[in-house]
Amino acid sequence: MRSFGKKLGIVFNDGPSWSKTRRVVLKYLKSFGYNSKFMESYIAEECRALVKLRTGDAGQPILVNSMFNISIVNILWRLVAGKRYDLEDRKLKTLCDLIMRLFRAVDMSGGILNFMPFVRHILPGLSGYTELTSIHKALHDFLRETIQEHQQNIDVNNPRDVIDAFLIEKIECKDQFFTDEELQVVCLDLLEAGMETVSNTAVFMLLHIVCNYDVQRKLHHEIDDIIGPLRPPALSDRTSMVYTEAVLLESLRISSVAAMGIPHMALDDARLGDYIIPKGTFILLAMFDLHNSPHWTDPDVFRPERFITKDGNLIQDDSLMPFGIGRRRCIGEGLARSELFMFLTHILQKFYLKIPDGETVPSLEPNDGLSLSAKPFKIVFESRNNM
Ligand code: HEM
Repeated sequence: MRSFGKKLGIVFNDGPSWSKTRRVVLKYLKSFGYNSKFMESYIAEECRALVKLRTGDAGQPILVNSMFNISIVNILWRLVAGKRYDLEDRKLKTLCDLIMRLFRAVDMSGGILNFMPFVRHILPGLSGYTELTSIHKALHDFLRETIQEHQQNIDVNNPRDVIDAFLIEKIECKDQFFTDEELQVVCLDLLEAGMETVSNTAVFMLLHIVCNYDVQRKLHHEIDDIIGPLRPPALSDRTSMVYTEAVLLESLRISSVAAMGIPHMALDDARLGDYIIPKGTFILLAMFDLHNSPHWTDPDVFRPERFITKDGNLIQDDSLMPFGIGRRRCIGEGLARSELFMFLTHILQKFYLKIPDGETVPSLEPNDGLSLSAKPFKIVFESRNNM
């Protein structure tokens, strides 16, 4: 439905076509700065813009659920489409809202449409088919326009971004793999997989911090100690900031936004303990359950200290796998971890986070969907007067 009736892109693909697309996309992302100093500078620029925006409305209650969306798209889009949007850009806001709606409309099982596709002919509205089709049409229109803009002023000797690199490969090597449809679905995969997941995790992180005064106090303390009030936070600070890193791990664990990972399929009959899993079985990962199981002793409590040893070192617990495991592991892990660290440190360096006066403590219960999200809530960003 989202890929022209074909197996294209990375996320919902398999076999040789998946492995080639994944390899090519990673190669292009790296050649345009993925996981390099360039990427850090793009993230830092977005953090500065976000802090400026919050400084402008400091002291007022702000609905935070979509506050990271455009910043996150901007960072990814610099590599993919060589473009950045203003944080108040209406067109991009609408696009981000569409992705959020899409992520609420179904869960990772694909819902009724996945198991009884014929229902779309009988109950197109009630089954969600109409909604899903119209959202995908709008997303594809945006991507088609972006790709066409690239085609109009491409310089084959100077690729500017992933889209250019893909188009040049299509022109030069005449490989049937490099079609416009393939490129469009790759862009859709990156946009969908890369925005909601990071955004929702960042929002859950703020939620737990605003609800846990002690966590916030310790974060401020570490930021003041290692970075100070004026120097912009940098990714190189991560190694010295054990408590902040533990807050990130605890946020990834407790929120587990990719609650069921991405659907897998048994390529052959397989045995798992006493069970036979027949070839072709559709398999989801119980990631949320794994991260909220008794293994963690008090899984409902937001306690970053669980990731810190008595000697003050970070614990890498193998039961924490928010980005999946194995050959289909998330390709955005490095970017996501860097974004979360930079958002957190930039914001807390400058602000106290408070629940608005007269409002009750926000709900920690997630909304279901393709990725889990927090219920709407507001935060007051109060300046620490250290700018
Ligand atoms: C906190 C943020 C993120 C979380 C929790 C997350 C989680 C995941 C998980 C659980 C999977 C499935 C792994 C598996 O099936 O074993 C996945 C796959 C994927 N993620 Fe992420 N992700 C995040 C951010 C990103 C970002 C920023 C990007 C964009 C660059 C991205 C792109 C992808 C892609 C393309 C796949 C499919 C990989 C494949 O099938 O080969 N993700 N992610």
